Amino acid sequence: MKKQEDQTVEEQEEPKHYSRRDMLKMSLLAGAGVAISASGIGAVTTMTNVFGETTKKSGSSAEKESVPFYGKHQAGIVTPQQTYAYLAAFDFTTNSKSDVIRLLKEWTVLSEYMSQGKAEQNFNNDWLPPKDTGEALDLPPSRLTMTFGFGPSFFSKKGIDRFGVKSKAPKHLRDIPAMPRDNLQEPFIGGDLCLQVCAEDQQVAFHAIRNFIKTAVGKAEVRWMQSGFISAKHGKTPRNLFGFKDGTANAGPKDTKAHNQTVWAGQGEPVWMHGGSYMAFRKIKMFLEVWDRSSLKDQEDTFGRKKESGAPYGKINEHDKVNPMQMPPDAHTAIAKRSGQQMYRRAYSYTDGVDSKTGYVDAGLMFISYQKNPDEQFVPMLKMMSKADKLNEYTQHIGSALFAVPRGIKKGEYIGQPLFSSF
Ligand SMILES: C=CC1=C(C)c2cc3[nH]c(cc4nc(cc5[nH]c(cc1n2)c(C)c5CCC(=O)O)C(CCC(=O)O)=C4C)c(C)c3C=C
Ligand SMILES: [Fe+2]
Repeated sequence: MKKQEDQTVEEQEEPKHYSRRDMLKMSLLAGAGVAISASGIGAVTTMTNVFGETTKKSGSSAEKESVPFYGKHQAGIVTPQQTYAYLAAFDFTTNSKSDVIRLLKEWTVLSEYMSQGKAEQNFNNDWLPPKDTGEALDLPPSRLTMTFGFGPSFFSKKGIDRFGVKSKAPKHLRDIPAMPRDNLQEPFIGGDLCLQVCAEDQQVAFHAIRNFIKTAVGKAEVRWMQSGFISAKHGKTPRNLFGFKDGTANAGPKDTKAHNQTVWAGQGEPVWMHGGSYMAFRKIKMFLEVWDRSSLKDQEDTFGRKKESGAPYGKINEHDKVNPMQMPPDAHTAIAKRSGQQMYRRAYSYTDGVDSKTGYVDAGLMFISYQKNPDEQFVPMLKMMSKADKLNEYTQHIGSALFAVPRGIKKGEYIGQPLFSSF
């Protein structure tokens, strides 16, 4: 008998399991008068069918604006940061390994097509919903990237190895430990799988995440999703909602030596993580009204940097060398420096309307960082910050998750494939 991972998608077919939320979605569809056969719902496309180039993207620069989906490392990590992002965490509603593999295969095909600005073949059956939702049909690829990661619960949930991958768990994957000032709020905690989608066009990014969610029905559901944005002139560091340049200390996108030291996992890790990374997520509320009433000196002391230029205290220019001794000891930058650790940050601002309890604007930072070893890099720095950072007067951590992001996907492979194969 063939081993399961060697079987084709069809051979691995198993009964589908639908969650309560799936059933609700389906009944809404049925209520809308859409005729779908039982096998039609959740029936999925395989790697070899139904996809075709139905749309010609406008603009001759479209090709230039695409970021390859396949490569040594996943796109969207050290890729120059796009303007818009969606970060979503999914929980699997199936316990079937073959369901998971089938979904990852479909997502691979979707990723490949969407990163090139192409769409699933549409409009060929008047009686079925179009495969692609359509809102990106006339839009260029917009440097769309998709980055996938697996959370601790994917490898073991309440001690159960649902997908037969526990023995392949990465070395440093565990929930970020609770910090004294945390005020974590469901649902923004953990998740079986994360998907970071970034693009220069918000509609392109939303279209992508929406189509991933649509494909997941019957197998996985969204636990939480956060959107974010940044804005800066080309080559400049974007400013966060406190008005400070944020990302100055990051290594440049082509600084391979720095990325090898800081970002890419390797030694001591299972092979599928060689060239992968760990993504740390924190949803951090920023009290804008409090901040806006604080003096310029207080604001600058908070970061140990000048607001307008971004220069570290005691220096002139943004990229001048930081000397923590020239800053207040509780300045955010001083603490980060004293930890002796580095990471690659890819944060986005968010605005979520108004907090109904306080009447204050609900806004903050979707903090995302990539590092090779969160136990050495991220967690100790977070601990130091949670104890002493002056920034804590103006912020509160309300979401938290850690994901293992596999190495890049090779052409012909599907997302996470080495996790499921026996070699
Ligand atoms: C645990 C890691 C970090 C969290 C959480 C974090 C939150 C956070 N940061 C800012 C704004 C700035 N951070 C800056 C620098 C900086 N921050 C971290 C880590 C965390 N930040 C590091 C590693 C660094 C770099 C330090 C260095 O080596 O110099 C800066 C200064 C400019 C820059 O380098 O980007 C700003 C501004 C906010 C608003 C925030 C939570 C809301
Ligand atoms: Fe920071």
